[in-house]
Amino acid sequence: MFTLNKGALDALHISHLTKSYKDHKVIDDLSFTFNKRGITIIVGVNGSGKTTLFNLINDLVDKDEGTITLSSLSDEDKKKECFYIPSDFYLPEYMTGKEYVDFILSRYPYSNKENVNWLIHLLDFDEAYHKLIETYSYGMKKKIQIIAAIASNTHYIFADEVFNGLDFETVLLLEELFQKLSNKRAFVLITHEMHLIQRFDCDCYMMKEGKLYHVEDDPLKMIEEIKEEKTYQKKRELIDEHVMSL
Ligand SMILES: Nc1ncnc2c1ncn2[C@@H]1O[C@H](COP(=O)(O)OP(=O)(O)OP(=O)(O)O)[C@@H](O)[C@H]1O
Repeated sequence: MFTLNKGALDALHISHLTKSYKDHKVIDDLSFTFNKRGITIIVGVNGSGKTTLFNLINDLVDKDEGTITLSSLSDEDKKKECFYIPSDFYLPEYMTGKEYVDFILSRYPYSNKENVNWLIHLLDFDEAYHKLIETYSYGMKKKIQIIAAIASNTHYIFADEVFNGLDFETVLLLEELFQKLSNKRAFVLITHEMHLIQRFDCDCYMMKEGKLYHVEDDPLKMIEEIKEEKTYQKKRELIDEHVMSL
């Protein structure tokens, strides 16, 4: 049943995707192709629709219009090739890390349990792995999801603010791991950290007015672009106007 050769997968393609909450159009006739390999970074102001886009791709919310296709896979089979690490997540606190990873991997037919051991070691998780998730810190909860995501061996990994709450060493190691794995697989990362785009060999897009726009992958240029925007300048004036009275 799961014999599709990953090399034969087409890129994930979005066509005329639209999503509104009441009369607020969050995703507006968006057409986009997520590369089969490499790292794609999505930035954008709060509320611009980045998480909504990930929720739509991963079937967590219903779209109003449009299509999201991965080769000719059915929606069910598409899910087996996409792993989503949301920024807000619920983990079953009554399970140990090991029970959770075993459970998640059982749902991903291409998963590779043998990879779990070295990933645990990489993330200093040997001891914690057998403890209840209710005893985990925020960073440990992130780590267990990353272990599950990588070992699930899906072609696409979508991750929202994945490095938040992780220590420096872990972030550096994971950046290296993601970059190397991206020769074979695709990572799509939402971030608010501009300098992340400098640390990856990546394509960078900004979510704005319901669409994705290619942006400079140079954070300094991006900062300049933001500063040139009229709305930014107006807000700067607001600070100047009121700061003295604080
Ligand atoms: N369930 C919902 N019901 C109503 N409105 C929603 C819902 N989910 C999101 N929205 C609205 O959709 C817009 C986009 O939200 P979304 O969470 O996708 O933004 P975001 O770019 O991920 O923001 P942030 O950077 O703050 O995480 C916002 O205006 C938000 O209020």
